[in-house]
Amino acid sequence: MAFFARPQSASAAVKIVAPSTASADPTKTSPKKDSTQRQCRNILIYGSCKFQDKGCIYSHPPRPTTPPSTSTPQPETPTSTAKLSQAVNAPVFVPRSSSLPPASPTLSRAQAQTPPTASLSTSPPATEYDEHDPYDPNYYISSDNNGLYNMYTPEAVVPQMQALDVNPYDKLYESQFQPEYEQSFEYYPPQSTFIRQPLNYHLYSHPPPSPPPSHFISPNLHADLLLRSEVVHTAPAPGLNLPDEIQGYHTLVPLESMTGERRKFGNWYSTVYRATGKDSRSHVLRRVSDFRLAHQAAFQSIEQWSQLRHPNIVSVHEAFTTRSFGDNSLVVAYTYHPNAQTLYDAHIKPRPPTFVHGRLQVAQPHVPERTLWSYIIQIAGAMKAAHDQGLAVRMIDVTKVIVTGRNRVRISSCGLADVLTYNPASPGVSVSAAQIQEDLVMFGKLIMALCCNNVAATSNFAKSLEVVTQHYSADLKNVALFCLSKPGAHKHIGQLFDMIGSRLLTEMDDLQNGMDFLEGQLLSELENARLVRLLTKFGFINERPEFARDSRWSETGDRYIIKLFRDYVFHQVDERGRPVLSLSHVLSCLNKLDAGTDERVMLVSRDEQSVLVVSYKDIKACVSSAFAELSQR
Ligand SMILES: Nc1ncnc2c1ncn2[C@@H]1O[C@H](COP(=O)(O)OP(=O)(O)OP(=O)(O)O)[C@@H](O)[C@H]1O
Repeated sequence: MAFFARPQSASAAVKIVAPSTASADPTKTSPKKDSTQRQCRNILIYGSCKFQDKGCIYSHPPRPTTPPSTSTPQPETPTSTAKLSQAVNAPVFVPRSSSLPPASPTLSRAQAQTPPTASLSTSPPATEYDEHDPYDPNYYISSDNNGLYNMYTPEAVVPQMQALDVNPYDKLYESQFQPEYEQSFEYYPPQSTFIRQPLNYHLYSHPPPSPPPSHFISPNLHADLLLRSEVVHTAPAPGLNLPDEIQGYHTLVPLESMTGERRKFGNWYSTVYRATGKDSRSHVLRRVSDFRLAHQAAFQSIEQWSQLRHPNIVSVHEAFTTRSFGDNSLVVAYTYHPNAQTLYDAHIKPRPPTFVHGRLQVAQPHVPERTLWSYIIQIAGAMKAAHDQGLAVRMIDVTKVIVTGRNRVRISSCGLADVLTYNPASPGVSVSAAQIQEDLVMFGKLIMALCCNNVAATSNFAKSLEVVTQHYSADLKNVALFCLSKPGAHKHIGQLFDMIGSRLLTEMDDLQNGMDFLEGQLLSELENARLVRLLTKFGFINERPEFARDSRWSETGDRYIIKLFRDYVFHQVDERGRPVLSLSHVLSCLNKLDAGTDERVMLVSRDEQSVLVVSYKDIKACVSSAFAELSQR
C-alpha cells in the first residue's frame, strides 16, 4: 500500500511514500479474521461439512440444486477508479519558503497526512496483473530505442509509478506470506495488499541518447586565451636596470630582446615594453632612445591618433619624454595585445629546419593566399580610416604590423613617425599627398615581402614578381603592382577596394563565420558561472557538521529535498548498480534548477522507502530558502 498525501495547497509536487508495515489500513488485515465470510473447504471438496453445526467458522451456503460452477470466480470490481482519480490531485510537497508548512518526507509524517482514500490499495485485482509483461531488468539495457528513454521523462514517470504496483514480485510475496491453506485455492479472490516495489532504476531520467552538447570552449581556443592571460603576468628578467616607474607606468617588461641584432626605427632604435598603467591595465610603451624633443607641438599628431579607434590599428594613448632610462627618451603608450607577434616573426623570420615526412626541411611555407587577402583587406581598411582622418600611417612594415589573433592584424606604432619627423616649418597635422602615396608604396612592399617571405623582396623586383606570379593569383599581383605603381594625383587606397570587390565578400563571410564560431563557444560556457554559484550553495547547505545532530536541519523540509536532489544529480547508479558519471546529466539538472523550470523530477530516498515528485521550481525555492536561512544565522 502506498499513499498519496492529501495536498494542503495547489502545489504541483506529488509525494509518494512507501507504506509502513504497521499500517492501519483495513485492507491489509490478516486473512484469518474474515474467515467467517469464506466458504468452507469441506463444502468444496466433499460437498458438505460435518463440523457445520459443531463450530466450523467458515460459511456454509445452502446446497445448490445444480453443481457449482468450476469457472474462476470474477474478481471484485475494483473500486479504485474513484480513489485513483483523487490521487491524481494529490500533491503534497510545499517548499518551506511558501506560507504553508512543508510536507515531511519522512515516512511517519507522510502516513499521518495520508488519507486512506488515496491509498494505493486501490490497485487492480490480481487477475489483471497477468496481462502485464513480467519485470525484466535487462530489457532496457539491450534496447537502443530512443523512444523508450523518452518514456522516462519526469512527466511520464509519475503515472508509470502509480501503475507499477503490478509485477511478478506479487507472486513471490504471496507465496512467502500467504498461508499454505489459502495458496492451494484459487477460488478465494486475492487480497488487495501493498506489495513492496523493488526500486526501478530505469525510472531515473537517462542522459539524452544523442551526444551531449559540449559545455566548454574548444581546447585550441581555450589554450590560446589561457596563454594570453598568462603572458600578462610574466615578470621581467632580473638585472635589466629598468626604472620602477615612469609617468605612472610601472612594472616594465621588455617585449623584445635587448641584445643581438636590432633594426632601426628611422634613424633611431626603439624598444617595446609592457607596463602596468595607472588604470591597472597593461600597456605597451614604445621607447625611442636618445631622442631630444625640440618642439612640444610634435605631440599634436599623437592627440589626433589617440582619437582614432579602428579594429586594425593599435590604439594610441599618450606620448611623453623621460629621462628615467638615463637618457632622453621619447615614449609613446599604446594598447597592449597579449601574445602578439609581428608579421615578420609570424611569416618571414627564418626558422630552424624541421622534419617533414621524415626529411629535414628548411623551406619557409608561403603564406596562404586567403590569409594574405585577409591581411590586405584589414591593413587597407586601417589605412583608409587614417587617411580619411587626415593622418598618414607612415610605418607600414612587416615588423610594425602585429598579429593579435587568428589572422587578425593591427598596425602598431602609429603616430611615432609624426613626432620623430616633426617639421616646425610645416606645423599642423594635415597629411600631405606625398605621405599618402608613400603609405601605398610601403603597403605594396609589405605585400611583396609576405608573398616572397623576404623583407627585401622589392630590391630584386623582377624575381619577386616571378615568385608572386608562380604562387598567387593575378588579382593579388595586380593589387601589389597598383600599390607600387607611380604616385598619381588620383591614386588612393579607396581604389584598391574597387579592385578586390569579391574578395571583400569572402572576407566578410569568414568574419561572420568566425563570429558564429565564437558565439557558439561563448554559449557553451554561458551557464558555467551560474552553475558554480549553485554548486557553492549546495556545498554550504549539505551536511553541515554543526547541524549533524540536528535532524530537523538535514532530514526534514527543504534540506531533505536538497539532499535527495543532490543524490539524484550526483549519486545515481544505473540498473547494474554502477555509478552514473554523466557530466551532461549534472549540467542539465543544474541548469534546470537554476532556471526553476516546472519540469518535475522524481527523488528517491536512500532507503528507497520514500519517493518525492518535485518540480525544479520547488527545489529552487528550497535551495534559496535554506541558503537564506543559513545566511541569517
Ligand atoms: N601593442 C602591442 N601589444 C603587444 N605586443 C606588441 C605591441 N606592439 C609591439 N609588440 C611586440 O613587441 C615586440 C617588439 O616590437 P617591434 O615593433 O619593436 O618589433 P621588432 O621586430 O622588434 O622591430 P624592431 O627591430 O624595429 O624593434 C614584438 O614581439 C611585437 O609583437
